[in-house]
Amino acid sequence: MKIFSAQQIYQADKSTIQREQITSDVLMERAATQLFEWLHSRLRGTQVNVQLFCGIGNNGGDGMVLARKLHEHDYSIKVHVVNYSERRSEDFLLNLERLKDMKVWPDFINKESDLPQISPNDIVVDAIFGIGLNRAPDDWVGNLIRHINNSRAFTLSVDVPSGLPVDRNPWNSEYVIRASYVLSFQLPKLVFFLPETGIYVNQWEIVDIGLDPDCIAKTDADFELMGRPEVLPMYRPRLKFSHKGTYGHSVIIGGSYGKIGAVQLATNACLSVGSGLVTAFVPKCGYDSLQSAVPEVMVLTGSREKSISEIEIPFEPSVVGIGMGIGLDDDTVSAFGSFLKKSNSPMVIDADGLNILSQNPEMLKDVPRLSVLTPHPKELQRLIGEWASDFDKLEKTKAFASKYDLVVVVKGAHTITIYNGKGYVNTTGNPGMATAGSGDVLTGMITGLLAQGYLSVEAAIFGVYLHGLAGDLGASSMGYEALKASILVKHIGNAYSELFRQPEMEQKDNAH
Ligand SMILES: NC(=O)C1=CN([C@@H]2O[C@H](COP(=O)(O)OP(=O)(O)OC[C@H]3O[C@@H](n4cnc5c(N)ncnc54)[C@H](OP(=O)(O)O)[C@@H]3O)[C@@H](O)[C@H]2O)[C@H](O)CC1
Ligand SMILES: [K+]
Repeated sequence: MKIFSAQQIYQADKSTIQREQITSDVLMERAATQLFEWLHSRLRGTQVNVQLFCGIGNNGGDGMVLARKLHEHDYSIKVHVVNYSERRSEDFLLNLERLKDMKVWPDFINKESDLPQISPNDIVVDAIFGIGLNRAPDDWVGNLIRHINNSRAFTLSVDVPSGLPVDRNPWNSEYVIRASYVLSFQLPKLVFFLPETGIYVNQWEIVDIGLDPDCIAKTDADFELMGRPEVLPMYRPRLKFSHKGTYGHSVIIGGSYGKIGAVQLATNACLSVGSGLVTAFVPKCGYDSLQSAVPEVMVLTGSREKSISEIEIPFEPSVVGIGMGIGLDDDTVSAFGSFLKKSNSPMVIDADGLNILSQNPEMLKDVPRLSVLTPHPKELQRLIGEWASDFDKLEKTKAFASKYDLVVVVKGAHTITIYNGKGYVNTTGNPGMATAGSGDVLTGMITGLLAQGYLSVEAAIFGVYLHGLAGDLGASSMGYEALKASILVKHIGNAYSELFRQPEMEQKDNAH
């Protein structure tokens, strides 16, 4: 699913109105009807107090329509107009009148007003600001937002949590609604997925308001949310008349004394994701343990006992995954550097491989184009330098990836794969995966996918998705805390099966 900027959403809005020859209030009615249906299907007439806080723009207009519909269905409502500007939108005014016609009288909250009482048992509808927010809320509006947050009432935000801009970090983190649930119109917003701004959104769901599909299809988005429908078509089916050579020979290079487990995890994952053959290249100390732990893997060793000091692969690998547990010894660094110089096809670089690049940026020009780099936040920072915000981080990563023609996998709760100026936001995974070796498994998986002929960007996106799915399946049986990297490997096969699960078993709604 595409992720649009506010401007692109306004454009889709306009194009829908033109194409369907409707007025904008019809679209507002349609949008708010969806909000009502959502709430009504859950409340089913329960007598709970619904307090609606509505701004004076179209987000507030949505709130007005919702209030009318709730009133029509005999819900107990209280409507507050947060009167932060005289520039009221036409559709807000129209729906304010329609509400008054039904003898519902909102109270107007101004700078001087007392804060309304909100009980923890109330439901708050937050329709103060939508995607039109373009500056910091005034202090009195911010205080109201803080008051709503402190009420502990269930807070349903319309489109976005009020106070959260969609293209930057908030001016004041206290002045943002902490939404229990966000019903977002048509397309998800990037802020839902970034660590600094995702904290304002507990759960979110898309409501389809029928924005012009052609307009959406032909608009280029900078970011895309990668769910099952986006990932499934990337799958490359295995052929009946194939053999292990068809699926590539991966080489995993890494390990040092005390860190051979990283290679074990990566090779295991590489095999489980479907690489035809897998060879590990490790220092001598890794030989015995690898041979016994992963019998399917062939093992090559360097000349040293505890670390890698030269890299010689006596055949042409389909793909190399390098860096896990490799360490930063001087000889390892120069072996890594000369290996890069003689490599021409895309490889996967992780962990200390990335740290070597950060410490020796002149090596970056030797990284084969279309290689996949898989940094966690600290490694990314060493590679691209400090960033001012998550948005800045993504821009800097895009510039870095384009400069060297690389795919960069920005790991996090929602891992974002960056390639060619675009970001692909992953939807699988859970906090249980923040555990030792999880990254080694991912590197092995992406390597194994490249070996099978996936394009670099697809191997990264597909690998990240499958890795997260394996984690979700692992967590569903054993919880977050006990999840460990070797369990992820065990679930790779199940993750493939889950990917092909029949649609009738799919969740009814789109809740996340
Ligand atoms: N997605 C769709 O197609 C539809 C969306 N709908 C809803 O519309 C809102 C967006 O509505 P909009 O009127 O553009 O903007 P807001 O309601 O978010 O804000 C209203 C105006 O407030 C001003 N503003 C911005 N920041 C501040 C601030 N900090 N303090 C005071 N005022 C502020 C700004 O106007 P200015 O002229 O003063 O700059 C905003 O325009 C969207 O989120 C949906 O909820 C439709 O209802 C259905 C279709
Ligand atoms: K809102």
